[in-house]
Amino acid sequence: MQIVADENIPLLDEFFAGFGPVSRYPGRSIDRAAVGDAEVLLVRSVTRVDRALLAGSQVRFVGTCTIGTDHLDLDYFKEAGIAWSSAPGCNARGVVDYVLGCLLSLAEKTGKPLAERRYGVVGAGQVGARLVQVLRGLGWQVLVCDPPRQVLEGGDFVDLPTILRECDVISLHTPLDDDTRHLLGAAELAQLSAGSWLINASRGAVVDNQALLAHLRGGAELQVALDVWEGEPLASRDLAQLCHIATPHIAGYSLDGKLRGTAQIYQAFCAASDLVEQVQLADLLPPAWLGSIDLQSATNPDWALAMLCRAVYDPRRDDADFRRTLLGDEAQRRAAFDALRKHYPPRREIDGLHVRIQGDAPELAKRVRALGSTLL
Ligand SMILES: NC(=O)C1=CN([C@@H]2O[C@H](COP(=O)(O)OP(=O)(O)OC[C@H]3O[C@@H](n4cnc5c(N)ncnc54)[C@H](O)[C@@H]3O)[C@@H](O)[C@H]2O)C=CC1
Ligand SMILES: O=C(O)C(=O)[C@H](O)COP(=O)(O)O
Repeated sequence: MQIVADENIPLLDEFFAGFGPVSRYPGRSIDRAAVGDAEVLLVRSVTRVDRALLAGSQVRFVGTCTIGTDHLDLDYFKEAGIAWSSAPGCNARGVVDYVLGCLLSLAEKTGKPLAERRYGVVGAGQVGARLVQVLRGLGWQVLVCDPPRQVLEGGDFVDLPTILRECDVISLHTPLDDDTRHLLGAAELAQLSAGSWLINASRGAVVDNQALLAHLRGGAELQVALDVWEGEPLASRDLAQLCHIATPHIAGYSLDGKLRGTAQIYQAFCAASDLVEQVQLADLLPPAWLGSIDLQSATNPDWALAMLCRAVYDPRRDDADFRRTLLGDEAQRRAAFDALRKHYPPRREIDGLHVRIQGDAPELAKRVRALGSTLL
C-alpha cells in the first residue's frame, strides 16, 4: 500500500511505515502527480483535498492530522466512498496555552487586571470548552456563544451580539464554514467597546481582515492577537504591525498536540482498515521536560499564574520571530511563514506541569488546578 504524506507530519515512519512505503512532500506541493497510485493520503491544513486532487486516484483513506477540516471536501469524499478522519481535539490544549499567553501579555501592556475582565468565548468545542473551563476555574467571568450547541443542549449560552456588547475580551474558536466566514466584519467590530481585546486562533477568515485593518487604522481602541490570517501563508503586513501579538498559525503547535494528531490518524486508519493497532503514542511521547515546581505558600498567586504559564510557553517569542519576517517582499514572507511553522521549536503543554505548594495557600492551589496542572 502506498502512502503519500505531508513532510511536516511527525512520527510518520513510527506509525505508518509498517503499512507500506511513505512518500513525503511539502503540503502545499501535494498535487495529482504526487498522489500518483497512493491509497492513503495524510495531510495537514495546507493541502486542499477535493475532487480536483483525487478524482481518478486510488486514494481510499484521507487523514488530516489537524482539528480543522475546512481544507477537505467532505461531500466529495462521501460521493466517492473515501474514508477520512481528522484528529479532533489533538492540539486543543496548545491553543488554550496560546490564549493564556496572549492574555498575560495583553494584561501587562494595558495594565488591566485579568480578573477584572469579562471574557467572551465564541465556539465552545474542543478548544473553546477547555478555555472556558480554565478561565472559570480561575474565577473569571465568562460568557459563551455557541449556537449549534445551544440548539442541541439549551443551557447557559448567549448570542454573538451579547458577547460583542458585554465582553471586553473575545476569543474566537469556531470552525471556518459558510456561517462563520467573516463572523466578525466591520459591523461587528464597530460594536466592540473601547479597550476590548480580540484573539483569533481559529481560522483567518473568521475575521474580515480588511475590515479589521480599517477598524484599527481608524483609531479603534482595540488590542488584537492574531495567529491566523486570511490568505495564509501571506499575512497582511499592515495588519500584523497593528496587532499586539502576531504569529504564523502556531497556536496549536505543542509537541504533544502534533504527536497526538498523527496518533489519532493512525488509530482512525487502523479502525477503517480493520487492523489491530501496533503502535502506542505513550511509548513515543518524550517525558515531561520540567520536573515538579515548588511554590512557597506566600507566593503571589498572580505572579505564580504567569510564571507557570510562561515556564511552558510564551507566544511573545513566536510574535518576535514572525515580526522579523514582515520586512521581506511577498515571496519572502510566504516562505518565512511556512519556514517558521516547519522549524517550530518543540513546546510542551501547561497541564503537563506538576506543582507542589509548601503550606496552605488556597488561592495558589486554585490557580494551579484551573490551569489543569497536577497539584502534588
Ligand atoms: N490556530 C491553530 O493552531 C488551531 C486552530 N484551530 C481551529 O479552531 C477551530 C475550533 O477547534 P475545535 O474547538 O477543536 O473545534 P470543534 O469542532 O470541537 O468546536 C467548534 C465549536 O464551534 C461551534 N460553532 C460552530 N459554528 C459557530 C458559530 N457560528 N458561532 C459560535 N460557535 C460556533 C461548534 O458548535 C463547536 O462547538 C478548528 O475548526 C480550527 O479551524 C484548531 C486547532 C489549532
Ligand atoms: O489543527 C488545526 O486545525 C490547526 O489549525 C493546526 O494547528 C494546523 O497545523 P498545520 O496543519 O497547518 O500544520
